[in-house]
Amino acid sequence: MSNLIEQAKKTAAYTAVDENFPAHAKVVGIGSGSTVVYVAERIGQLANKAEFVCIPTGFQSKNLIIDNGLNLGTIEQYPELDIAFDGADEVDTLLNLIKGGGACLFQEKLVAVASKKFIAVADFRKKSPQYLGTNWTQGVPIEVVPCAWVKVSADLKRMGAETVTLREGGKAKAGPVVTDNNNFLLDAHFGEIKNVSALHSEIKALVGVVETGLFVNMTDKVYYGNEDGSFECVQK
Ligand SMILES: O=C[C@H](O)[C@H](O)[C@H](O)COP(=O)(O)O
Repeated sequence: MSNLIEQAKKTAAYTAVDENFPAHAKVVGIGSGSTVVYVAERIGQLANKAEFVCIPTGFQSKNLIIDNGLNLGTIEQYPELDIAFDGADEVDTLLNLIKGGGACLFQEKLVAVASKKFIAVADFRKKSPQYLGTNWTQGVPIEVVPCAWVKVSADLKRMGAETVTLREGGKAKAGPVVTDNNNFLLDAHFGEIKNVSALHSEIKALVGVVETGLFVNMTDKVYYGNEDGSFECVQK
């Protein structure tokens, strides 16, 4: 099973790069997670890789850019990108995403909104039958300022969250996961999310919330790698 999933991720990532990488791209966003590893690998194989700069979405992504021999830039230097590729934790039928399972949502969203085109890559398990919150039930990742986590947790419960959990490091770290921006993460499960935009806005309005892992109406295309080795591209 795990080999099939890895193959599906690679198929999605390689196809997404092959079908979308702009011939004269100058600035390219590289997301985070295990699927984007294959995106960076494929981009690293391009003959013209010296001609564009890549913008990371966090620590892992920065290392992927360096390890694949790509030019590294910052979002401060290049606030307008030609294209960005990133993974997803769940995708609904309107191409809204849940992201942040790997704790990278804020910089990912910054890069996504700064890009002319945003392409998501995922394996078949990420495709929701309809609504977000169906397959990804550990909750919507929400980045919060550390001292606000208790207050925001209570606010989220009042808003109807079934569960709210402070993300902890488990065996790897006693205590909370700290993001690349030195914040904490809450995972809030709201069941099936019928109005993604409204939920995002309501959470974002809470004092202490930096960003939510709901990517609303940002994605141009999603490439899914399937179990049988084929791929599916869904676009608006
Ligand atoms: O914080 C992590 C990111 O949002 C990832 O892009 C997301 O979790 C998907 O990761 P993966 O490709 O490993 O499933």
